[in-house]
Amino acid sequence: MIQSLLEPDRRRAPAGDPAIIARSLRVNRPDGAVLDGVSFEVRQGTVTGLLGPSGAGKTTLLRTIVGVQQVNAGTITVLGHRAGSRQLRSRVGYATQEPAIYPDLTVTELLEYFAAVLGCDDGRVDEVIATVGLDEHSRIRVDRLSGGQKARANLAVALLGSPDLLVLDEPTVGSDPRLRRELWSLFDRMAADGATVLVSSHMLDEASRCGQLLLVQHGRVLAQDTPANLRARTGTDNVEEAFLSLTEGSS
Ligand SMILES: Nc1ncnc2c1ncn2[C@@H]1O[C@H](COP(=O)(O)OP(=O)(O)OP(=O)(O)O)[C@@H](O)[C@H]1O
Repeated sequence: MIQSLLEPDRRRAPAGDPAIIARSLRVNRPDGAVLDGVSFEVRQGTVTGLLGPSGAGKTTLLRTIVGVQQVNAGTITVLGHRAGSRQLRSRVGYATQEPAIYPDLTVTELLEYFAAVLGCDDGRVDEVIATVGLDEHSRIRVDRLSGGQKARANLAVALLGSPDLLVLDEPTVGSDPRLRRELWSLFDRMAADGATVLVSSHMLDEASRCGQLLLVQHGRVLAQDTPANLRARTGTDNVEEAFLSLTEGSS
């Protein structure tokens, strides 16, 4: 069972201010622009789903937000600072699509290592292990975990510092439906506590759980709205149809 994540006395900035402000972002690759004038805002205390076809630029956009992607033009501000600033290091958690975790450590050893790097309180390791539902696997080496368990160990590392902004690249891949539901509940609880959660996903049924959706295609923002408004705008019954209608309409 996934447990509550946040430290009870954790104080965050008031919900509603922008957590991310992107203006005219451009990232070039040798064969063209991967982000082509991307502008959007993500408000604090929200769960935002980043959707788009494969190759749309989602991972590139997430990389610019956490400050590891070279940007050719435009600006990106995160929690009031330039993306990648030193002040953001302990405030932004990032879980990459491919788990970036040491295979020869147990889950507990892995988290203890990163907890030491981050200077986390005693007890935080056990908390995040419970949060992602890996209690029964805490003594298993990472290279012996299933794909979904590895993804959760990766997520646990991102949660360690109780980040104000959590950036997740396809965090529910390989998780069964029960676990996916628990992870989405966790994201909702974090947002209710004032954290901001940005999640890329291919699972369009999950997208309807987000307060906001950011739809990208060919390196551009196609739409940013609530799932209900996207459905209404496109005259469709669900987010999957809305997504197909918007992406087909612009291709
Ligand atoms: N290191 C790189 N060098 C050159 N091109 C790259 C590199 N990384 C990504 N690209 C290209 O940039 C484009 C956007 O890639 P990105 O990974 O951001 O897409 P994505 O929307 O996350 O895709 P997916 O949903 O398949 O993960 C793609 O055309 C991809 O081939």
